[in-house]
Amino acid sequence: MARIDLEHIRHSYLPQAVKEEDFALREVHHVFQDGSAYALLGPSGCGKTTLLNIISGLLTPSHGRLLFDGKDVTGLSTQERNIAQVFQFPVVYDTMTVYDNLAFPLRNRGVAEADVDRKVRETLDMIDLADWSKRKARGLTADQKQKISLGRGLVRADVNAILFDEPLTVIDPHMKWVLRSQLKQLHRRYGHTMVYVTHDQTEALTFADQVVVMYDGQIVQIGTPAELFEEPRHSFVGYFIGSPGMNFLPVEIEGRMAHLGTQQIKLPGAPALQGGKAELGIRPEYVKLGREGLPVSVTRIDDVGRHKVLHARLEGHAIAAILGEDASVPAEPHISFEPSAINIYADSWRVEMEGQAAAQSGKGG
Ligand SMILES: Nc1ncnc2c1ncn2[C@@H]1O[C@H](COP(=O)(O)OP(=O)(O)OP(=O)(O)O)[C@@H](O)[C@H]1O
Repeated sequence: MARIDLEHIRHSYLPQAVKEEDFALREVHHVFQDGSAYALLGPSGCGKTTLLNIISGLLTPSHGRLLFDGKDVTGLSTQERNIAQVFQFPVVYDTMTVYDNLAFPLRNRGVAEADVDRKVRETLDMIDLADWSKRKARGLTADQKQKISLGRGLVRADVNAILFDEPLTVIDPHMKWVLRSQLKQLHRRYGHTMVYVTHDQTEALTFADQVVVMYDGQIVQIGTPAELFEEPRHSFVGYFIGSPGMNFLPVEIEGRMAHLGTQQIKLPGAPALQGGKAELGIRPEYVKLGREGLPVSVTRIDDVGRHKVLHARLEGHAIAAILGEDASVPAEPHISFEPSAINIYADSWRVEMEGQAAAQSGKGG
């Protein structure tokens, strides 16, 4: 297992990159701690696979260095980095049995046969293929073959890291859930450094200790699911995490007051801003509907099972609120915001508010 340092990594697929837009990865400078499970989450094209391939050694970055436990591995091959990888589609030896497919990476490294047997049997149980161990991989379903690929990634205990690139895409929904829970258990048991690429927020939030949100070639936040929910550092995180995502309203700030058209919203602190223009971010979970507060016109109510989502217009801007199952809309609907859940953004980045810490400590109490 290893700590992974990404030092000022930039990557362009173009031979002569000049402009910022020429870079698939603009600047990644972060540390992945030894033994933690990270999910790289973001929309298609944001650079997740590029970053994963740089960590695995399939790709050499145009700029920057990669360290494993302080040792520079930027110029080393995948094999020399000693990592295991699981890809989106199965990579198995069709002519070998399921058992031998799992034993292969261990025998390759000269592991004693008794240890090979113990590890292979343990892994077969985990991926639920013990009954298939003597079968040739050829002829198995795509689902089963992908489980073998997962097993091969997990069978070795001595790797520096295990990298997963959307590994559950071909797995059916129920099995997806089972395998994700098993991966998490395995992580708790063996403490491997794991990096897991996905564009599915449920997958990222349930698998990882730390979710790495990527947007437009950058890491915009690394945090626990709760941190991403409560205090998105970048407006993209607010928008991308949650269902529906965070509401954003253009405001003019004056001290502790945000002006939205003709309305005023009191803030939990004074934002540290240059100039007055900003965006107020509030999650639909913290927007309350009632008879007091800011007047809104309701456009639609969606019933989504255990709660309802209200869509309304506030000073000409769209706003969503999550309501209880039995909530009713008053004749003259108004909304109010949970003060400690208000975030302020300038140029998409969250701005600290003076005095907010005291307000935050009262949240949810
Ligand atoms: N081999 C390549 N040659 C040129 N451009 C590439 C290559 N691979 C990726 N790109 C570009 O780099 C950017 C980042 O791609 P990358 O595959 O890393 O994103 P991603 O977040 O993994 O997306 P997806 O979820 O669709 O796989 C995209 O604009 C993509 O078109």
